[in-house]
Amino acid sequence: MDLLKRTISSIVPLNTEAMQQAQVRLDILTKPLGSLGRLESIAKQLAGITGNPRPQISKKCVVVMAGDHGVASEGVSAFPSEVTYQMVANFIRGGAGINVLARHSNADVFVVDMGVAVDIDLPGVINRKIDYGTRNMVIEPAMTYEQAVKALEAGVEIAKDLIKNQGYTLLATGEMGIANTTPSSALLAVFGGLKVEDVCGRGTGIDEAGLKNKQNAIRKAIEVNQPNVNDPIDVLAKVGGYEIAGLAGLILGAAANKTPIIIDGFISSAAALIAQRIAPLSVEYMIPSHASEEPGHKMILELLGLKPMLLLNMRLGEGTGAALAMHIVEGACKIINEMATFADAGVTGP
Ligand SMILES: Cc1cc2ncn([C@H]3O[C@H](COP(=O)(O)O)[C@@H](O)[C@H]3O)c2cc1C
Ligand SMILES: O=C(O)c1cccnc1
Repeated sequence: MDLLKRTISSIVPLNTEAMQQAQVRLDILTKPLGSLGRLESIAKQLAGITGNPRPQISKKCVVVMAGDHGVASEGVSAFPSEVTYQMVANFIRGGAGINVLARHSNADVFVVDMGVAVDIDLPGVINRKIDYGTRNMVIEPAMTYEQAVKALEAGVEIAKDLIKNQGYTLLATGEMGIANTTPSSALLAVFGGLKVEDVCGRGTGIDEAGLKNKQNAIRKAIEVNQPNVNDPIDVLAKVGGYEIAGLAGLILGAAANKTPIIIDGFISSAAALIAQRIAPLSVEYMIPSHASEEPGHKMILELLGLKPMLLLNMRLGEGTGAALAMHIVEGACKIINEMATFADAGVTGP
């Protein structure tokens, strides 16, 4: 708990001086004022996050956290739990969607076992396993309070290692965990005070009857566990998941280390919601990516006060939208660093 507390207290507001200097520069570049829209606000945000009015992005990575879910036994996913491990192996071989899009963005992929239901002996998988999957939240809390804290702190430590020891300057979230749209929907329902039928979608593609069953499972989980909305760790422990907790910790760790972090789709955004409820200032360090097809995603983004950048009808997760958004974030960074000013270029200003 100590590490988590220290991390929360070291998250500070963005550097306004660096942001002002960035704004001054953006306004003298050879373009009509504000004409690069969100590229300008991203450049300014990067300046505020890093404290550098000319922010630099060098090494980039996507952290894919994996975990299994006891609630899968309720038949809430179109796929069986074994697929979680099988996809972890696919990530290590480089054959998954995230591998392709991370290569396309020149980003490294880190795969973390936060709570996969089987032992993993694959080269390169970071082992932070808290348990062999969560408990079935329809019957009992998904994890204990202590396990939730341990998972959050694992994420904090991974962020710190990537930033401080390995020199990554841009992080992105990704996840793999069959059934994890179920806890993500539960988290949204609880934190947003929303009706389960409004927040719950089809995940990997369940049919109408499957959707009703999934909604019932979420309702029952909330009813049985009575999560305390004023204690975000209690909510996470009762109706969350290990990879979701790990990602929330990763986000807090990125914020504490003044590093931007791109938030992927629905599940990653549920993790971001936990981070926001634990440390509201952490949102200033988040950069949204795409709008997922999962219906609850736009509700989470609204609760976070974030607007998606890409509309691509994606609903995969793994960090795929975040990897694509890296192109835009890097583009924004290049604009503020490489574009000529009116004075440099001898162009008549406004
Ligand atoms: C082959 C495969 C690859 C995936 N990659 C991400 N997900 C996505 O689907 C899962 C969530 O949906 P649900 O809650 O319906 O199970 C998560 O693992 C998520 O990362 C995948 C799902 C499958 C089947
Ligand atoms: O947006 C996502 O992250 C998502 C949506 C559906 C299934 N898996 C992931």
